[in-house]
Amino acid sequence: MTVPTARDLTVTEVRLTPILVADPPLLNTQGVHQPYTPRLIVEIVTADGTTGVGETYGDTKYLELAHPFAEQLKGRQVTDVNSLFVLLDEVSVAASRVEDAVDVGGLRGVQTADKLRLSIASAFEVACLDALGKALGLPVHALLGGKVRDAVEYSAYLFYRYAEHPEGVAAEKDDWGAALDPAGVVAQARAFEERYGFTSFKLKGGVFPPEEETAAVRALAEAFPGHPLRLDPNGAWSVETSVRVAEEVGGLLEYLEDPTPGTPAMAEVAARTGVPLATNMCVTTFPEIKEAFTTDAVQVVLSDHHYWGGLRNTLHLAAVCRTFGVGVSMHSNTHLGISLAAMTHVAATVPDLHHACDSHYLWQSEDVLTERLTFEDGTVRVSDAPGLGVTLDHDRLAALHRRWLADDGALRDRDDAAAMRITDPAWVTPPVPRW
Ligand SMILES: O=C([O-])C(=O)C[C@H](O)[C@@H](O)C(=O)[O-]
Ligand SMILES: [Mg+2]
Repeated sequence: MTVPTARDLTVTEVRLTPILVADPPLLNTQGVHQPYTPRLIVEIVTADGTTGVGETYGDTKYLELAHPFAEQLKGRQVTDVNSLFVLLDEVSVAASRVEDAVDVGGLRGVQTADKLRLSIASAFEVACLDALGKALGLPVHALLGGKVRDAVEYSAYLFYRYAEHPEGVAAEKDDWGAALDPAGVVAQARAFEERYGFTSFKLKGGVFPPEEETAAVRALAEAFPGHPLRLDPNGAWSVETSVRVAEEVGGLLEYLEDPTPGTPAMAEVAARTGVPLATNMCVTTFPEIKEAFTTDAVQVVLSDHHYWGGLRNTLHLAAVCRTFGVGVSMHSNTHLGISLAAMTHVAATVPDLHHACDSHYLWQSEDVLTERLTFEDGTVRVSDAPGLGVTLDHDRLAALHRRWLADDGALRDRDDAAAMRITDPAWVTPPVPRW
């Protein structure tokens, strides 16, 4: 009889690969997406040759932390996921990285040293769970307690956008066309429905004056009667504007996302309207929860495993939300298939997930996987393969890394305002609230 030998899951190698991935000219309140955006791919290898992958933000401030952290990981077990967070405290963050109160790059609320660290830890956590799942022959969702659904619903992420990046700027092209008015937004939503079967729609707002964006919401409601709709101006409106918008189109919305900046202002809007408010800006860390929940400022928290510190922290957040009767769903920035797989695994395990999750994935024409993840009826199937169920394509990874190496630094830190200045040299990030 063969006695199974224990596998050696000591981390022996950690590879960090910064890449630049193509991004279309999507508009938000700060400007426009650059043609290429940075991401960091994390690979771990264990003594017995098991591998695991993770993905997170790739801007310089994240790379600075990822390198010392990767060194500390070597020699530890992939099962030691809790110790990641202890190790993390030992990685110092330069004060210059957090002196701005708000993370202007990502529209993701406050920027604290802890949040930066958590955004790194999350990629390592996902890589450890991927490796552990592969070693045990179990999917990541099983390591999180098991899936409660076989497919996770996402909403189509509609953006105002230009057809192309400015002439003369190196960029990849796509076939989505421009969307700069209600008809363009509806055409984009129709394409999302026809290509991928989406039934719920989120419009990224804060780009045009509120009247234009409420006109787009009305056009969507007419084109897709009864379908869940959301509008997210990333805090671009004052309390008065938010209340007015809520009165005008609130009845058409599943929720209004971050209409106004800061928890007290959100609480005021919530108190004066019956429209549920969602956030990925005023509740982005555990310390922010108390004020927001005790003042009824938000009714739905949009989690994001990247900056909340991983998949298990996402479950902890979901438990806190459940305790306070606050809904939970998922926020997204530009990301690739590793993160979509991670998001899908964790979303599959949250029993009370009552809103479709956000994902930018379909705006990314490039990936680092051998096979892209697919959407059917607006959902992603939950993989039962070991680990995340994805395979890294090392040639693609190397090609996207070469693009990062070739960049002179202009694109290595996401800057939507800088991208806007190419066509509008006077552009500065508008103050919030803007309207
Ligand atoms: O508030 C949100 O949903 C986001 O922050 C999502 C993204 O940052 C999005 O606005 C973007 O990338 O332009
Ligand atoms: Mg948002």
